Amino acid sequence: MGVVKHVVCAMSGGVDSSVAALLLKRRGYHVTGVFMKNWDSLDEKGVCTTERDCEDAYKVCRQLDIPFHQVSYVKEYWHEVFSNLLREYQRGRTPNPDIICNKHIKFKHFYQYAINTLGADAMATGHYARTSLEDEEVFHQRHVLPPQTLFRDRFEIRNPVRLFQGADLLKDQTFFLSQISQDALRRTIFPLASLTKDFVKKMAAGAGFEHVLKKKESMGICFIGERNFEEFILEYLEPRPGNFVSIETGKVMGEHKGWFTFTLGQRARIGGQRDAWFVVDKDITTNDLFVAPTTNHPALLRDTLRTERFHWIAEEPSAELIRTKMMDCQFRFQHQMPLTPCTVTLNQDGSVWIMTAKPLRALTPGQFAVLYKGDECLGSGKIISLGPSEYTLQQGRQRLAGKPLTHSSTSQSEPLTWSGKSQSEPLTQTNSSQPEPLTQTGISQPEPLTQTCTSEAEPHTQTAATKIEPLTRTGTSQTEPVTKTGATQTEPLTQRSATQKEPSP
Ligand SMILES: Nc1ncnc2c1ncn2[C@@H]1O[C@H](COP(=O)(O)OP(=O)(O)OP(=O)(O)O)[C@@H](O)[C@H]1O
Repeated sequence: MGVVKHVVCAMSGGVDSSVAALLLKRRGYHVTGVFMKNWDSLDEKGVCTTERDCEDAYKVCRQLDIPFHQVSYVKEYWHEVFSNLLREYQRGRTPNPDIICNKHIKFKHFYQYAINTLGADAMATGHYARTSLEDEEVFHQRHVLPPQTLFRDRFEIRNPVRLFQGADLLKDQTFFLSQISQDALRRTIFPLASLTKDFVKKMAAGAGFEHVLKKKESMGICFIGERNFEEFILEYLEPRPGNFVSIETGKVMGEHKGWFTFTLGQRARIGGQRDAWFVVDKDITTNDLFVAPTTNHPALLRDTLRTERFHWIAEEPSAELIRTKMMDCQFRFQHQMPLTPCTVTLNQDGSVWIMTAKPLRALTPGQFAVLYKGDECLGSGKIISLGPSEYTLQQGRQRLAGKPLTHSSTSQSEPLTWSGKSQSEPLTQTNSSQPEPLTQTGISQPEPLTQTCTSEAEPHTQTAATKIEPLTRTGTSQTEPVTKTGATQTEPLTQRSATQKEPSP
């Protein structure tokens, strides 16, 4: 008989990861359950949900008779996820912290902790997703250094591991996994890949995990949880009050407390206005929020966007894109939104243009454009600029036809797009580089990454950076993932009270 393989299962105290651990145990692996603590504060009702979740995860491990550890990534979460979120808001974007958290915390720090510190053969999570590897193949992976060039060597011998949607399409979480590294994916098992949520709940009931079944589905931002988001974020960002301005008439419709928490397409409650208005654009230099009177206003409809350097999960970039310069696939920018057919063009710097088959409502900078081919998730790129809206195009056509223009295009309130240029300018002028289809020469000449990553690589101003850095975080010993001594299966969890004392952000 071969050596029993060791799998570290990330356990949140929820039903999915509890059943994932159960399945791994049944498959005969040596399983260790690990709870991650990434945020330490009380929720709005003064309850420390992290403590309760950790307690629940510990209880499941006891029921399964497997070792349990707790690890703290509070500091890493603050620096690599939350600071990024605040910076994105300050740029007028709407970030997706859950995707960033998977990339940096679960599938980087946690992954390294599982493999290097605990010496596991693989890690596992309760995500509804699937890879192209069978469990056994996961254990046979050798560590190969990631490529240093912009695009991976196409003659690389090892087969890339692919990420596929889980069997339960309603629960599929590949959207949130679209930024994770090939190395982490190679060593990851998703035990729930072929199961539906209903079935998972039945298994949990059968295993006696009543305490996790009673819990509500986790909502809100990964690890930060449910709370009044506007109030919460304004504890960290200085409010920037300004006006609501009608995109059609340029008229000031009312005032707002700050544009950070407004996202495109969101309904704006404007004091004194009985009808609903919807946010269609922001001008972060004047603090104006542009609003339109209907939910599907043409100012919200767009069919073109550009991303930052695209993260390809298996092939970098996809072989079809290299061969044909363009690729047809499917696109979504929100979890669970229906997939829309699109055409992708690759730029020399690794970013992509995406053109959707039909205009979509509220494409939003800061969100991730996630691409699919059939049930394979190809990867994602952060949206950094948008093409013109239908409304802008209508205005342009009127201009060309010599028809009188509506108020907004003649008034001085011409809105600025996210890229800081006039909205009525054609797409090719709002971005520094035009869509450049990738040429063969472009592929074989690896470019240094420093030239390619545009906005994310740009550090934010010192003032902003210092503002969001809380003093309380320094001096804590949280850099090192700590395996709580008291958190092993045999000992009580009392040691966790040490981390509880850590100051909240
Ligand atoms: N605090 C945590 N500690 C350890 N692992 C975690 C933690 N939070 C999430 N995970 C891992 O990430 C997976 C996905 O988490 P997420 O909260 O997005 O989904 P979920 O469907 O609510 O999962 P669960 O039912 O296990 O809580 C979990 O199944 C678990 O493996």
